[in-house]
Amino acid sequence: MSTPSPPQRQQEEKQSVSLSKKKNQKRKRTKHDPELERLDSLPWNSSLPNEEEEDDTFSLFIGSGDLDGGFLSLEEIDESDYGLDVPGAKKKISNKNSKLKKQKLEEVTEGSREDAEAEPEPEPAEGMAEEKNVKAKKKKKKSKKKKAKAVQQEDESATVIDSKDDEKEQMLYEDEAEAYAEFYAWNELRLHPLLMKSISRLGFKEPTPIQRTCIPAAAHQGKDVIGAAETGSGKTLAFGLPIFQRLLEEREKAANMLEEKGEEAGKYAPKGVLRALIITPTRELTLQITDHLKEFAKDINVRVVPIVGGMSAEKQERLLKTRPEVIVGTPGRLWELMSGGEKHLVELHSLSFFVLDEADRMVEAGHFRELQSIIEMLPMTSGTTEGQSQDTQNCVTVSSLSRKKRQTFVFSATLALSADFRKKLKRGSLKSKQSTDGLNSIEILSERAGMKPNAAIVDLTNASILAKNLEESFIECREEDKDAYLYYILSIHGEGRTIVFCTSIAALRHISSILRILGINVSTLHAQMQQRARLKAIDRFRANEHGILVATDVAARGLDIPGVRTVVHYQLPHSAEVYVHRSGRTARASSDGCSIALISPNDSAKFASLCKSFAKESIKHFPLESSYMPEVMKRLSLACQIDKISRKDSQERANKSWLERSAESLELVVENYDSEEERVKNFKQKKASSNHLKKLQQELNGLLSRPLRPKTFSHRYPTAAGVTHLIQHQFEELAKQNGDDNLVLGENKRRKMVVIGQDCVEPLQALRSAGREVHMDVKERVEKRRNAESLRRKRKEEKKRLRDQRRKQKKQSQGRE
Ligand SMILES: Nc1ncnc2c1ncn2[C@@H]1O[C@H](COP(=O)(O)OP(=O)(O)OP(=O)(O)O)[C@@H](O)[C@H]1O
Repeated sequence: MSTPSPPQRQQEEKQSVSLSKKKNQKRKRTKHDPELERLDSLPWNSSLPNEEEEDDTFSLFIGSGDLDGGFLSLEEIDESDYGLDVPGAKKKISNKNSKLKKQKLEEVTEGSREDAEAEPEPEPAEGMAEEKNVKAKKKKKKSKKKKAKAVQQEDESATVIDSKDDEKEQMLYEDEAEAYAEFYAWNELRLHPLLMKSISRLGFKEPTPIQRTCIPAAAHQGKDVIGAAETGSGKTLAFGLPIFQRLLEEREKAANMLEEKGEEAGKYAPKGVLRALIITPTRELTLQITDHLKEFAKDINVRVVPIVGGMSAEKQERLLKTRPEVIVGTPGRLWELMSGGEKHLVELHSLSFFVLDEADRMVEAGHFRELQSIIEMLPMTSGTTEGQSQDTQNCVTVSSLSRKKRQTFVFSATLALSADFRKKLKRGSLKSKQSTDGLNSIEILSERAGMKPNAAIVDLTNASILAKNLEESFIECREEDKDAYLYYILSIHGEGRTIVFCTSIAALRHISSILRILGINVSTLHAQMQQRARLKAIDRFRANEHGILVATDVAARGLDIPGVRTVVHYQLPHSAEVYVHRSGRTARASSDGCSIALISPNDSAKFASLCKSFAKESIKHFPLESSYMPEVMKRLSLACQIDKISRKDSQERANKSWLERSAESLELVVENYDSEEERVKNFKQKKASSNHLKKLQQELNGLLSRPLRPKTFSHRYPTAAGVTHLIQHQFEELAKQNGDDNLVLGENKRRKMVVIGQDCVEPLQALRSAGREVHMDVKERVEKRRNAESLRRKRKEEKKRLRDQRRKQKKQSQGRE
């Protein structure tokens, strides 16, 4: 072996010193990496006010937006890595390009340096060795030159490409900057670039107030949140975005750490564990939230899966096998699976988010027990933290990060917390309570779910519990005339989607049958329907721009169907809360809409107190064109008769087939004991009834084939209401043409051709243009109702008295005879 020459030795020494330095640095990083320590020992809410000093009263608590543990600041994220150039990112991109160029160059130089520093080959015989050395030197020089040339060429071409790229980039940047400029309102929320990409894809120009308030607290301060805001205010994303933000940040943090430590990815970012469990009260809401979140998850590769009753076991199994990070479900089915030991659902050690949506509904009878059981299965969020962080001090895995603090989000459209809620949370005094009553149980649930005393309480319902863009109105009518007014609304103002709410399934069946007879195609939705049928009904409604859904209060909450223009309260709901939720199916997000309540004398006191509970002093009368009513009544009367006969027939058929089926199952023969005479009589009756039905149907068809006209119909003023869309379109075209002609003819002539109904097709337009404000005086209304009732009673008594008197007189006269 040859001993290295002094300069070689010096070089080797230098190398070994730098190597050991590197090793030491690496060791140091592994042992005392301040970043790891920071992540492990993060006080999640360090930026929060001192708990002792904290105001205990029920208060709006909005995060300051400070960055806190485990969360990446946007500076740490390079938007260009996500194919997304947000404004201001330009510099970074070109910096990155020059860095890449530099890196390439360095690689090549490094290569030639390596060549130069390569260990000498074993020395051959002297003469040959010299020759070889010269050859080798020449070769090295050549390769150096070649490489340098290549670098130069590459550099030159890179400069050409770069300048072209720069131009393109500049153009792209300008385009995108312009595109994203529309979304600048989101900047303050410092969301991950991929989430911004989804936001711009969905065209959400700005965060809604609840999103603006909740996201900083939940996503950047890691706080728990109790949030309440009007219906349709975007609560789903208020909790959805913080979930995605944290998952993305953790994923990136883990990847960065992996890069530094050079270890296997799976160890640090375990895949296929449940990270977020979102619980909602209804199947529809579950599916809707899943769809909404999936839209966002498209760009970020996070699996969101629904778990609801009514779903086939195979499908459910298949969905759970994908081991989704986010599960949205109803308490019943979730608990069924959890108590059955479903693997993905019971491995909750990595659960980072527990969300209760529509929490007020959740605590209603039927859900509370299952929810409580689910909550009991959740791992503790405090106490275990320290131990775990010690165990994992040298190995910060995503699961250990997430274990550190599970965030709890409780959202609702209506919320009433006791003034000392924070105090109760701090004392843990709610733990022992067994209450399942009303609103307080939201507090109990929140506490049991691990809600921390420093949770951000964001209550935006104080100002207005109902959506700002919602116009409310009512129609006063007799109970028996409700059908007629409903038909009037749907046929005269049947533009846009409408939901008609009833409180009972019987009423739902009645009106849907009548409306169908009247040629109005409606979908129905109620709790007794099978899940498949429910989903179909929603899909059908969603697919029709002018669809009509007749529903009970199962559809009152959460159902998010765009373009619902009108909500009709055919029957008033039992509580103000349900009224809020029902009305909230329209005027969602930034759109507007209107609600119409059909108020019978029996409803008036209830309606007045409803208005009182929303501090409404006045409400608009929905404008009615009474000249339509005779025609409406005529059609309705025919429809009711047809409905009655059809119902009777189908009832008889059902009874008969039941009898036959039962007999068949018992292997009996049903004998007909009716006499010939009776049978003939029955036959005749049936025939007469069927003929009558046909006649009624014909008459109705005749009426329906014509547009619904006011009694004072003039052919100069054709109505557009009740006509087919084709005719309506023709009317519109005609009106437009006429308008254009009239423009030429002059202002005065333009009003000659009027398409009645066209100007107020939408109830909202009609309401805005002709709605009459009515002062709501609860006392006055109650008094009025009392007077009306006593008058009715007196009349009844008077009638009875007169009847008795007549009877008496009759008897007396008979006795005399
Ligand atoms: N920032 C936004 N800009 C525009 N539209 C939005 C925004 N955020 C959410 N939306 C849309 O608003 C609609 C209502 O949102 P969401 O269902 O989350 O409301 P909600 O408050 O949960 O309503 P509810 O209490 O009735 O369940 C959805 O269609 C959603 O896509």
